[in-house]
Amino acid sequence: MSIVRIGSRQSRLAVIQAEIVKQQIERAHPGVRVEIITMKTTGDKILDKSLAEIGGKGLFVKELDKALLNKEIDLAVHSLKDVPMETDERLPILACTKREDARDVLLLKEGKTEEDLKKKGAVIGTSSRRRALQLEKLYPQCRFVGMRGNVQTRLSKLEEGEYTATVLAAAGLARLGMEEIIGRYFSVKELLPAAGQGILAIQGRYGEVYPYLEGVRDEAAQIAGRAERAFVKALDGGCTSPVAAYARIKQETLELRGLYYEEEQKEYAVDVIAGDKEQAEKLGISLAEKMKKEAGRWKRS
Ligand SMILES: NCc1[nH]cc(CCC(=O)O)c1CC(=O)O
Repeated sequence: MSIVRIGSRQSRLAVIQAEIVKQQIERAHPGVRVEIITMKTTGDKILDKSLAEIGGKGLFVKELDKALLNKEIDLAVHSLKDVPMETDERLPILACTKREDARDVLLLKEGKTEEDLKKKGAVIGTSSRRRALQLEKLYPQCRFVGMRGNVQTRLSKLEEGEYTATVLAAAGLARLGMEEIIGRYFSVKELLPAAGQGILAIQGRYGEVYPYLEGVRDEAAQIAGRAERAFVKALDGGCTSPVAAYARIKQETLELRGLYYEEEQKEYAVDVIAGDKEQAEKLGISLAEKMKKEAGRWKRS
């Protein structure tokens, strides 16, 4: 019996995500036992500052990276959307899990309805510029106020604070078994998700063999994630600028939808590209380049 140690953040959602991977490994490989080791990350500890102020999304993975390098854990499980575009070469993403619902959803404060978002004074709590930018068009009367923390924290803030609603990823709520609190789903056309949303990334050490990941890997999710991340990376790494991307695979074709925000014009555009799924990365880069070129034309006109 071999034992595999998976490192995870401490939040309930992170632990459930690690358990999803644990179950998949144990089901496919009866001779393997998986243990989950949780860690508090800097991103979880500091909640009163924006992520940009304290050093970006990487703060959710830094502690786990260290544990992997020190061989305290064998794998780390992350939401792919939280994995920075620039990853440590020594710690590659080894596999992606089958994608959960990629959409964003609306959560209303008790007693509120979507109609309330169309009234003056309505407040949506979100620290995501990607979400706020797109939601402004759906709910022009709303004000946007920052809201950080894990899913549970945000739900408490929604009930206690001056918010009318907040927006979260469907995937997280589905994994927590909390779908019944969802007010409504936004289609990807209404609100384009973050690159990698709904996909779990399994990270490990370069050069090691991981035979127990066979049967866990999902090819479609891996390809979609690759296209979406290539798009974001080709734009600017997605550090502070809002970007969004969602890829869908049908047979051999990959269709990638991307959102690009132009900081000077303060305008964004959404565009689509389709092509061979084997060219996932190239499609991501092509869409980014096309959109940058087109944004250049907005300035001149
Ligand atoms: N930034 C936090 C985060 N990272 C991943 C998810 C949801 C799960 C996923 O996308 O796989 C969430 C919560 C949210 O944005 O609502």
